[in-house]
Amino acid sequence: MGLYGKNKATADPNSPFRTGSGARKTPTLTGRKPSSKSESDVLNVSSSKPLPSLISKHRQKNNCPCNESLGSWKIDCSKCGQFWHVDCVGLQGLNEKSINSLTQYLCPLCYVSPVPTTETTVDVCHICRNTLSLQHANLAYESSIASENIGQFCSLLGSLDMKALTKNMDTLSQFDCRLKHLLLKENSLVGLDSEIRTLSNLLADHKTATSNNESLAKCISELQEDIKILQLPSPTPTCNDSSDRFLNDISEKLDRICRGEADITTGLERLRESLEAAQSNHIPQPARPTNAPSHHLHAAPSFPVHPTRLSPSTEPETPPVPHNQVPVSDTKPEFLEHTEAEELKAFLDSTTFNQENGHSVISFGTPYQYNGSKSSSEVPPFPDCLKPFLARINTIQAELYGSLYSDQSHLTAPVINSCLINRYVGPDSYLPRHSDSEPSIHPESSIFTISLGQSSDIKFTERLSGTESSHTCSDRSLYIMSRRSQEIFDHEMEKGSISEGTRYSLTFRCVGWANKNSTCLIGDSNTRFLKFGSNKRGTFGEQMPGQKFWAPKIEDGLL
Ligand SMILES: O=C(O)CCC(=O)C(=O)O
Ligand SMILES: [Fe+2]
Repeated sequence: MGLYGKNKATADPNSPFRTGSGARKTPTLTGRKPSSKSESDVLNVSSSKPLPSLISKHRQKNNCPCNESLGSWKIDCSKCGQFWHVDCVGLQGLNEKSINSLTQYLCPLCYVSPVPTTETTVDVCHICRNTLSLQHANLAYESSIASENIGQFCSLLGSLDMKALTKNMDTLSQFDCRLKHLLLKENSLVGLDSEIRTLSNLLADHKTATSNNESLAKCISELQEDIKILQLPSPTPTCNDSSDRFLNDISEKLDRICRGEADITTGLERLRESLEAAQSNHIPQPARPTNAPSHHLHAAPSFPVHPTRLSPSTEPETPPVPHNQVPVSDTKPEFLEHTEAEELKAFLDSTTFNQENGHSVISFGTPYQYNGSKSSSEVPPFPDCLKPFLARINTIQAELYGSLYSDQSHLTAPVINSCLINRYVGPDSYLPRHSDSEPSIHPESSIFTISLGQSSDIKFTERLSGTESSHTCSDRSLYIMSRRSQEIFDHEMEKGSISEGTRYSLTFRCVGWANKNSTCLIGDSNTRFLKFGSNKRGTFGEQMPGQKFWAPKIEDGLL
């Protein structure tokens, strides 16, 4: 680990700070500290530069994917070696000391989130994902509000990523978030002020479009007043009571703006209607009063708007969030040979199971803790008769993982280490609706279930849309679910699905994962360089963009 002159580490293949592939390595810091505040882009969390491409095959590892030569430090990923500007990955708060004290840094491409997301197939850490998506939403939002005439504005509406926008609108609460970041640094209030000015102009420009703009504009002008005070040369905002008071005060005002968001959206919706009407040569409908409920908002698939923020509870159901997950990612109908199945059945028939809700269970290997589990944490090791299946499943797991990271052969697949067996007897048996979403299951591992005995249907329900589907679990078959799908679908075995006789399901998982590969920055949370939390005004906490997120404990020796 070291500090380098600009690009030296990247240019020198013999750099002592680069280790061979697969070796554990500490992040390298490269680049130069911005020489003056004005030159620095470090604090500009609302930067509207385009997002770095996360998936381009042609990325050069020495260059940040943004392809810009910003005057900020670069840090390389301990896993893939890609260099990133600290600005680009949401690490603006880090200084030279804190970066040098990290033992590991995992970049947005390699970070495995403890909470898988429905939003992206690329693993992007929460901090990075939020930074990037905020920038993305801001870009769309800012370009829309910056446009000079209504026609231009309308045409921009069509190209807006409304999902991102509504998700982050929130855009308005971002101001709050940004403000908190900005408050903690001098010289950065100007950016916020100009954004608020822009928003204010938008509201003024479109005064006729919404009736409630006045109150919004009032909130904003109050805010501007606050900002003016904060911009006074002295004292610099620091961690003291008065800046806290300011913060809370401003937060409240921003909350009020957020509550007025529906009015802005109604205005946007009316503009969209006018545009559509103009495009199809229809005469525009007379304007609806702004405070009328916008029921038809959800009827326009090209303009999805999150209803929970925009409409009363009588509105239609939440539109489903697009995702690429399926409940069952693969099946192997004859995974077990007949003789294997017979032997396994004999073993299970003679094993004592523990009764749980609607079925009974037994576990082997690493204990798997789940809601409703009545088993003790004492779990026997894998019996010999299960080991061949465990080995076969681990082969499949390694193949699946290998295909995901085909260009990174040094990476090792998560190892399946736990098996939970359910016994269902007769039509009264069932398995309550649930998903295997415990954070203890490795997020990049799959979940493998062997079915034995009486065939039955397992039912899946997509949580957001309520869409149901089922999969028939026939004797000797294997079905595979991705860990990520567990964030989207619930599954259950309904009463009556076992018509008669006994069914066993043997579910294999990789459990015990405790923040492995999931911490973006590792090694310094307890040192004096990195501090978390708003009260101490640490280098993390409110100063950092993105959200704070829950993470399991960091254990020594896991990395
Ligand atoms: O019996 C099955 O196929 C499903 C088992 C299951 O979902 C579980 O054990 O979590
Ligand atoms: Fe399950």
